[in-house]
Amino acid sequence: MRLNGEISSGEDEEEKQTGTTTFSAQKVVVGYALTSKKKKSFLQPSFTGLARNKGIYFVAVDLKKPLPEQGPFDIILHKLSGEEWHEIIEDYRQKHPEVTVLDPPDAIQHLHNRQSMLQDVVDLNLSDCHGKVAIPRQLVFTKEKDPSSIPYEVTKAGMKLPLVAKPLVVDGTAKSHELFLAYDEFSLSELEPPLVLQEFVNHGGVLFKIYIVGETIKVVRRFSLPNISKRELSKVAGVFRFPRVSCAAASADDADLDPNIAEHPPRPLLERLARELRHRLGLHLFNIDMIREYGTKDVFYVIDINYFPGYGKMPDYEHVFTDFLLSLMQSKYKKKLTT
Ligand SMILES: Nc1ncnc2c1ncn2[C@@H]1O[C@H](COP(=O)(O)OP(=O)(O)OP(=O)(O)O)[C@@H](O)[C@H]1O
Ligand SMILES: O=P(O)(O)O[C@H]1[C@H](O)[C@H](O)[C@H](OP(=O)(O)O)[C@@H](OP(=O)(O)O)[C@@H]1O
Ligand SMILES: [Mg+2]
Ligand SMILES: [Mg+2]
Repeated sequence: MRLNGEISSGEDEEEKQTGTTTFSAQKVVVGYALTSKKKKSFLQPSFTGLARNKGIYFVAVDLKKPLPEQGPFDIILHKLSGEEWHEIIEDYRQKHPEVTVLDPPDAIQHLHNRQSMLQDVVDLNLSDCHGKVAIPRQLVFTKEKDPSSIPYEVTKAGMKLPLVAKPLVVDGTAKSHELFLAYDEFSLSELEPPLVLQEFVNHGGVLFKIYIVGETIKVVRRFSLPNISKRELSKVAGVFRFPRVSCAAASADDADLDPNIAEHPPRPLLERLARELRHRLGLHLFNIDMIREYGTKDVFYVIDINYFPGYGKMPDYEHVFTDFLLSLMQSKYKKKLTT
């Protein structure tokens, strides 16, 4: 927020009444460093227009120019891969504590590996919170691993078939979203490490995408892979690549489904889970893919966590984000008053 006319904008000035604090807000400048695909899906005119009406302006970061020479920014939103950007934004964050960088690159990096991304869920204890949240059993195979040893390792670990094979690293490439279903352990030697093998959990073909934007939680339902029966498992062998399921086109929000499968996870459970993960991961912007074990009411598994996901498909994202950005400025302003 540009206070005291750092950016002159007399006519944009408006009074905001929030709780007991009244503050004068002028322009909020949000720098963004996003891929062109992300820019298109996130910075939709419906969002930027609403934001502008509230004094929020989006400015593209010019990657060809030094970041400290740009701005001034109040907030920076970013999702770019590569070590070079990581270093630039980390250095900037340390030298410019007055700018809210969403989010710290090291915290984002934690989600770029399918083993570390789920570690914080394992450490949680939500047992008294209307349900149980776990992760499927999984085994990691690094790139040094000889693929021919995978069947033995899987059997030794007592992993239950079928298994989902996922690339270990998630780096925004299509390849990192190439997933396989393995029906027998011998065929696993066809796969190329580095990868994670995760037990497939029957969940009635419905997945919950839980979007987090600061303290706001929005849940949508998506179609997913159907249950795999013991009979099917005994008849099929091999590893099969499966297409990108549970994408936005697979919305199950309006489908007429069995309520035992489709009922959203309990709100108190989601609130605890989101709050804990926000703190433990040190992130404001992410989503969680969660499934309910088929035949249970309250046994859930987190199978994936994504940084800065496709918010453009989240219901009411324009208002949620506008309010979130303003709330960041408000807390910064309150903090400034008390220091
Ligand atoms: N352990 C599992 N048990 C059952 N189904 C699973 C499991 N893991 C993944 N799936 C199915 O595969 C889909 C893709 O898996 P996952 O979300 O891990 O991949 P992703 O490439 O990271 O996806 P995203 O596009 O959300 O980043 C899920 O939406 C779900 O339908
Ligand atoms: O179903 P969601 O919204 O989780 O799918 C996301 C996907 O997980 C990735 O986060 C994509 O973002 P990038 O990694 O930046 O490509 C999203 O694409 P977007 O262009 O719509 O933001 C997917 O929607
Ligand atoms: Mg997913
Ligand atoms: Mg993912």
